[in-house]
Amino acid sequence: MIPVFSVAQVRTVEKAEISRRGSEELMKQAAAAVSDAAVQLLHGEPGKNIVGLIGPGNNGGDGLYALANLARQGHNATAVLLSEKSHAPALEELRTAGGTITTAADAPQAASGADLVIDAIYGLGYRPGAKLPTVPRGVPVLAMDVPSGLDAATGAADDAALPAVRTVTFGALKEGLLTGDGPLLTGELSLVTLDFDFSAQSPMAWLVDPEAAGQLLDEHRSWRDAARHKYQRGVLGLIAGSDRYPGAAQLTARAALNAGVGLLRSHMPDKVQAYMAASAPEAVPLGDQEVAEALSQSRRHLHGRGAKISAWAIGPGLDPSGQPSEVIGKVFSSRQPAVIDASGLEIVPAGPSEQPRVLTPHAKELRMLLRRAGITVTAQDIAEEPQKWTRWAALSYNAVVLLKGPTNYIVEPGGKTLVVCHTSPKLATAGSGDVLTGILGTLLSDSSLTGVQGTALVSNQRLLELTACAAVIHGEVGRVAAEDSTVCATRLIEVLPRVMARFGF
Ligand SMILES: NC(=O)C1=CN([C@@H]2O[C@H](COP(=O)(O)OP(=O)(O)OC[C@H]3O[C@@H](n4cnc5c(N)ncnc54)[C@H](O)[C@@H]3O)[C@@H](O)[C@H]2O)[C@@H](O)CC1
Repeated sequence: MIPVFSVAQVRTVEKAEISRRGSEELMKQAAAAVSDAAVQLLHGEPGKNIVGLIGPGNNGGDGLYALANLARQGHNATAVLLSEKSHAPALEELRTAGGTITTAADAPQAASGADLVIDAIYGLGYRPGAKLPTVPRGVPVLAMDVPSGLDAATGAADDAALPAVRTVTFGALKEGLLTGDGPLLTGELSLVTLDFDFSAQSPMAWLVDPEAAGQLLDEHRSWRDAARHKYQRGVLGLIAGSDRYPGAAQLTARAALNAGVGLLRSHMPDKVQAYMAASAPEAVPLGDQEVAEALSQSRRHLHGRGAKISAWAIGPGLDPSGQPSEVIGKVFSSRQPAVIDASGLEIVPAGPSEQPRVLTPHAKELRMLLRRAGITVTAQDIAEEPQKWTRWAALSYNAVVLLKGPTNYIVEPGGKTLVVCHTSPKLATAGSGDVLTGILGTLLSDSSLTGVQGTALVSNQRLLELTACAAVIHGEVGRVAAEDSTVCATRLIEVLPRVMARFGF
């Protein structure tokens, strides 16, 4: 997991590092990382036309040093100075290295012939409202530290901001790269820490990327898992579906099955159960009486050996009218882990709860959850401070809450926050959330991953981590599915087994 800091925290550490090591050395290290990234983007091919758009501050200085490196390696490196001010020692270095130096008037012509544009106009010091040059469609942009036009503190971007295919950021991940417009503009994001010492700063959040998700999952696996039978592997109880929404239950069920759940038990109206027999024949129906028995047994065995159900997935396609049925009410007051989504969010009780639970709202559902807990917020409030309002929901429901969107915020009541940006815009399609519920339900049903046996409760920390892993897997499924086709939930489910295998399932 990679820590995320505010711009103010980065500035504090940067100041200390500059006084310790000098700004020129830091700039050259930053520049070296970017010239390496440029070579990689150009597949190591020689003699390429590389144009740097250079701003007035240190970001521009970084860009000039990167161009000088590339000129020395034999590329045609051109700096377009967009301001009268530029970093003199770096400009001199570029001249000596044989680079070309031009001014703003030449920008359109230079950029149109470029194989790669390096965006070194503005970084951390950007104030909204600058006039920014345009880069011709199809020319890849490599951003230094922060894409120009993006506010690294808030994640808000100007319309003229420069979308990058890759951003190499320095020192630490800044909040604004991961929130609001940030993930849409950065492209592939990589961090060069420059060995900055952040030990005196508490991160605002932690980014979970595919590598971190893989590590988290591996930490909890044991070689003994290979010998488990289906009940030990995990039994997911799915409470979903209604005459009005029969499809969502099938999508969650098929996602759980394709995610590799040990056994799926389905509690749903008869008509929906009949569809289930056709679309997910592996699922075993679960009646009211059996739910009561499973809950009674769970007083002795919550998970693993001896448990009839090891986790619950509640909500996809449930009839949203009115109160929870008696049986759902009993599950909500049990101590077994649950993921609660969609219509389940309209009936989950607010207030203290013994059940280790994950709520998975999108922004509109988060507003509804907060309203049910007596907190009124606007859509704008949530857009501006997603982490804060997700935390309020986590506190109000004593649950881990995953706010879904281009940036996924996962917050536990104590405030620890994980962020997942590994996603695809094509995931914004009906039924995609039902697939996530199936994946997360499967992870929660696996006692190896939850790390508990007998009657111990799953910790919020573990719930938080598994939720982030499910969000990463879901994002990866979206990316793989979107590679060569449009995306619908059924397509996601088709791709899921391959992606689960990549994560060691
Ligand atoms: N954070 C770090 O640890 C490091 C930072 N370095 C670089 O330093 C950068 C920060 O440098 P600076 O503080 O000089 O900031 P920037 O280089 O981002 O920009 C500051 C300059 O841009 C001008 N400016 C900002 N918004 C404007 C607008 N809307 N219209 C017109 N002019 C505008 C300012 O007046 C100032 O001259 C980082 O982004 C990074 O690239 C690196 O050199 C190495 C290490």
